Amino acid sequence: MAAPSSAVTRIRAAHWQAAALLLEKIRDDRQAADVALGHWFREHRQMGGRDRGHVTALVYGVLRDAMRLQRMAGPQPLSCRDWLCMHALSTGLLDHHALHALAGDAADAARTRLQAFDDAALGDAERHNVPESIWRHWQTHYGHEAALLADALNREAPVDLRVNLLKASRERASAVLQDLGLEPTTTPLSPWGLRLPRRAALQSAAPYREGWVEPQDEGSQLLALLVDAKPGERIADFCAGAGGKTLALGAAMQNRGELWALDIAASRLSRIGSRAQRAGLSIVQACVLPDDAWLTTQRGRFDAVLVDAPCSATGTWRRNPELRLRDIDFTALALQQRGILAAAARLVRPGGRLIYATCSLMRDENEAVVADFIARNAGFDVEDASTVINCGDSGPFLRLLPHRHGTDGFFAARMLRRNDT
Ligand SMILES: C[S@@+](CC[C@H](N)C(=O)[O-])C[C@H]1O[C@@H](n2cnc3c(N)ncnc32)[C@H](O)[C@@H]1O
Repeated sequence: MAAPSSAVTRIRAAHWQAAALLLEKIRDDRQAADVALGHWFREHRQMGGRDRGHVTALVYGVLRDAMRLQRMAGPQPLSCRDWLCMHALSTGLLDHHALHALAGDAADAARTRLQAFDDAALGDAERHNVPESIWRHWQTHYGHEAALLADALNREAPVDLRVNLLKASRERASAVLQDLGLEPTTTPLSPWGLRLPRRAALQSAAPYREGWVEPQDEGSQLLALLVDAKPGERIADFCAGAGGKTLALGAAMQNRGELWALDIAASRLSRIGSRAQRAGLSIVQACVLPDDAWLTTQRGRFDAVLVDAPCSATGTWRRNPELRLRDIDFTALALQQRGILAAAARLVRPGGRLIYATCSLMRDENEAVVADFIARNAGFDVEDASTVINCGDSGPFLRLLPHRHGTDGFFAARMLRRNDT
């Protein structure tokens, strides 16, 4: 476990209490960490930026240490306060005296537990903060890189922005962000991306309000680039959610053509309207699935279809470290992914593109889904993704790995429907 960051040095009782309550919401009530923290800070506006930083560092510190804490606790279910104490003491964040002032007798119990535990008993999976079954899978498929991958997923993600080229060039957006003191640099792989060295209150900044930039991981930008959307085309974003990739596709299309945002979750789709408006996009239309009549009339009518499938999100642990605590039914997920891909493929015209993508690092959700699809659909061929995006890796698929590419973890396959089908 890495030494604590210097941001976490002056922890007060208010920070400690907040972190303990938030961990209960995240671990025990299964709330998403970013959502729980966001609500908390909105309800506790008296907390300044530094206080927020301390609370966030405590919560994320525990979540990035979760497998080790669980192992040290043994079969005994421990409270989140106990986890917090063990984390603070064992990482040297607080000494026993300081911890006692914050946590009372729980500090003594934590010290006793730590003294009784032999670190040599930790397995590699726990040391790298990965559930055992996923660790085994990564060892098989990533070999010695499994540890590098796990460690990269245990670090904080950078703040990436996508520049909306409909409104500003990357150079212009960068200059304006620089004037605001945000010190952007260009992302190495995406021609649309800027990276900030630290978090910023972006929502009140003019470049965001005016739709010049949108927060989006560089890897997500690369998935949208893989679609190679062109002005005038008809494109469907089959699992559009709140439209992160829809907006990127619309900008690539220069707001010309037809762009359909499809999803089964009306609540997520409902956010696209205002986001598209801010981005200056008028070509986006939304449709809640399943809509059999619509799907039937649209058969074979799209130049390209993007399937950004629901998945285990193992590639996003930098941003969502709590996900490693959740049980995942990989069999059910793979079935769902196969069903969605088969349904989306019907929309692709002869000669058109079908892009299957996930933010998963598990073969069952990625290569296996594509292999199954190709085996059942002779009319589609896998195209080499590196002809569109070259990240220096071999093989027909786009595989983005945090330790190699500095992005979230992603997988994508680009398939072409044959002209004669
Ligand atoms: C990975 S998220 C999409 C994220 C989104 N593309 C973005 O860039 O922000 C997966 C989405 O798939 C949607 N979904 C789940 N089952 C679906 C189905 N059968 N058909 C279409 N969308 C589905 C979920 O509601 C969720 O919004």
